[in-house]
Amino acid sequence: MTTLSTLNNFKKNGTKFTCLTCYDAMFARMMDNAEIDSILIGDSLGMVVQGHSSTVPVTVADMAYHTANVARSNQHALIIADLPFMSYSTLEDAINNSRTLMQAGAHVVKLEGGAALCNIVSTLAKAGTPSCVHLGLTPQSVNVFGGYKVQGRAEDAAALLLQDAKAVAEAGAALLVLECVPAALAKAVTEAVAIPVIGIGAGADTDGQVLVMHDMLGLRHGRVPRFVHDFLTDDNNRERSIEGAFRLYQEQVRAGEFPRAEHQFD
Ligand SMILES: Nc1nc(=O)c2c([nH]1)NC[C@@H]1CN(c3ccc(C(=O)N[C@@H](CCC(=O)O)C(=O)O)cc3)CN21
Ligand SMILES: CC(C)C(=O)C(=O)O
Ligand SMILES: [Mg+2]
Repeated sequence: MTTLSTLNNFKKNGTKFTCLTCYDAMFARMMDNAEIDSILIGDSLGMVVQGHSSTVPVTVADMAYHTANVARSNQHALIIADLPFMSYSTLEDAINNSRTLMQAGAHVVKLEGGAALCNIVSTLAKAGTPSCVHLGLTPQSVNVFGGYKVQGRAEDAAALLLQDAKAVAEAGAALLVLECVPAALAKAVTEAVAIPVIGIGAGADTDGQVLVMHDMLGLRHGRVPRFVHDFLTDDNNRERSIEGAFRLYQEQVRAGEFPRAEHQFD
């Protein structure tokens, strides 16, 4: 079984680890067989499962339902569940909604934001709930950003992100997710904090990698982000099994073969 201490050891030893989003039992079982290190019940389910155009409509009840479905069918992975949009705006909401997700089967809850989360992060840690703080492109703030764009490119924005990372780690965050930030910034953050850092569109130097499951199976309509790779279909256009795609992802991340330069932002 993968625990937070497993991931901490991975970081210490330089062993790269995997995370995939997962929303249901059948895929959770296949990820178990493929020994995917960690699973994220992402609020991206609002887009890939529910058909919304952002993650904003997702509720705590939705997240708890999918977390329970996944947790029942996977023994190997560390299970991380997203706290959805505005479900942790007050300390009281953060506590109550984290309880719901932890009792649904999560091992860690994930929140989007920076240093402003420090009080919530430390309160949860004291209450027995480890947290993962998501920095960079935080999709719940799409209406603030005005789109899904690379973050932390300007010098001041990069410095602020590094400060946020250090502050939440200091407050007791167990993990970080860095989404769509320049690879050099992700490397600096990963070296600056003792906790494991999971990247998506953040280059090869983070401790772990995460992708939305549907994306890495080539299931995406419209524009495909730069960081996505289809692990189901090979160069000769032949498809492997879904479990085979999960295994290939696990192998390539462990071996440092994914992500490549073409998947990262400068
Ligand atoms: N299927 C899916 N995959 C995801 O990775 C994902 C979701 N849904 N939903 C929630 C968020 C939204 N995400 C996104 C969506 C689009 C881009 C995108 O188009 N990125 C551009 C960068 C544009 C720029 O240069 O600023 C790219 O080229 O990759 C990135 C992340 C990541 N998350
Ligand atoms: C893209 C990942 C990191 C996420 O937060 C999600 O799938 O909701
Ligand atoms: Mg999310």
